[in-house]
Amino acid sequence: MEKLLIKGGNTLNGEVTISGAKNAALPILISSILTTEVCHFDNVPNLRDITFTCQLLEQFGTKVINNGHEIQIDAGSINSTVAPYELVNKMRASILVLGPLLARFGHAEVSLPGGCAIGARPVDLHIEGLKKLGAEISVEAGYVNAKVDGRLKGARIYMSTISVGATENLMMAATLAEGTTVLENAAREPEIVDLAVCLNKMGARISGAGSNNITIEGVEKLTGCKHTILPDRIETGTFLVAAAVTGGKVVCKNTDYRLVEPVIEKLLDANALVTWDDNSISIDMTGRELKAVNIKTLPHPGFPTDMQAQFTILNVAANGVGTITETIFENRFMHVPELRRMGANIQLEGNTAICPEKSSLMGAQVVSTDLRASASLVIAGLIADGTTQLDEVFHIDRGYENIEQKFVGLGADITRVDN
Ligand SMILES: CC(=O)N[C@H]1[C@@H](OP(=O)(O)OP(=O)(O)OC[C@H]2O[C@@H](n3ccc(=O)[nH]c3=O)[C@H](O)[C@@H]2O)O[C@H](CO)[C@@H](O)[C@@H]1O
Ligand SMILES: C=C(OP(=O)(O)O)C(=O)O
Repeated sequence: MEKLLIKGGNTLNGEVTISGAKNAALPILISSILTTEVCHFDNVPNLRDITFTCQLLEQFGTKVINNGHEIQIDAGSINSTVAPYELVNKMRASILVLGPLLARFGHAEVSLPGGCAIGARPVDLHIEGLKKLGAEISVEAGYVNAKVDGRLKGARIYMSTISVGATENLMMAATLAEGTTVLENAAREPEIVDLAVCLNKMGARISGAGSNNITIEGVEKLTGCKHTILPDRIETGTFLVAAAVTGGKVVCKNTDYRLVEPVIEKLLDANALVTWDDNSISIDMTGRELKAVNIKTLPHPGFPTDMQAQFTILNVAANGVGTITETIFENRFMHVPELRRMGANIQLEGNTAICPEKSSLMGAQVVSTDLRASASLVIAGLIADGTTQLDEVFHIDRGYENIEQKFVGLGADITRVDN
């Protein structure tokens, strides 16, 4: 089992290049199912979740050429529309194949993804939305079985909860439906906009992505495309927070401040000096006192839940009282018990984590429970006295490319060991 050994005490300084966004790359790679023509994607992050996605696509009979950051997908030869438990189980986003398979082939059998450390994460909105588009769906033996005679039919779909995944699944399915679909109360995340831009390059007719109402005029077929994945706003935010808590000075390159405005706002509240230009963001914490902040997670353009764990450690390291309220997932404080084992004073009251004062941390053996919890534990290790051992590091590799190498490039002392 691989582990990270993090020796605390180094201030982060220098430049780090941000990779493409995991949460854009996953649906965009999957969108290639919608066409028989070849799709070329670049700025794809090199992550475990991307490897899983390629394996899932290959399982359908798709030809995938993976050159690291450039991936070419030819879904012209798909011969199966079954997504088995063994693959779906490894990555929840696999449910996103349901809409595209159904739209192109008229049938799909996709294992239910199940819950994960951060919450139950049902897929009812995906299923109900596809039913509105005319699909017959049953759930049996842990599988979603979906079929439609002929093409899906455009419909008005109101989603009672704002869901990134349901918006993406339904948007992809509706591209090949007969007639017009309107997604109401849609999620507005930048990754949804990137997916819509990519689908439109393939010949889809989508407008309104980035707003609460997305309109999709169905077309008979889609074509191949070339698309560059947008920068990862969560990786960007993670490095900005790490720089802030170590009192460092870091430039994040190949990113876009417009993607991280809610995060920058909170870093400014924390007394960081943050500046930006068109494709980089700089943070300078030299000689400045870190101040605790109050945060409530919300769907975009609110503060992202995927940055909540990183700001928890910021509050642990900051002066003053800070509160963080998680409203998206019911169990997203798995990092708190581990941070407490390092000496963090964090009180949990319902869905709010309160840091009443600045805590001094000591290195400890801690375990990753999910992707962003792991990121917060790495940041904690950077400021702890002594060495922190982070176990079950595969969680972090799901969503951060070369995490330790990027931190080492900024002056951190992190090594990966395998025993
Ligand atoms: C691969 C990817 O892009 N993952 C992101 C995506 O996950 P994901 O797409 O799974 O998250 P959703 O936006 O769907 O989830 C938001 C809330 O809606 C609930 N829900 C969702 C679907 C459904 O059918 N029924 C239902 O009740 C979920 O349990 C959750 O409480 O958005 C989350 C919220 O920004 C992020 O944390 C994840 O990083
Ligand atoms: C929760 C996350 O991802 P996923 O939806 O893939 O589990 C995340 O990226 O923080």
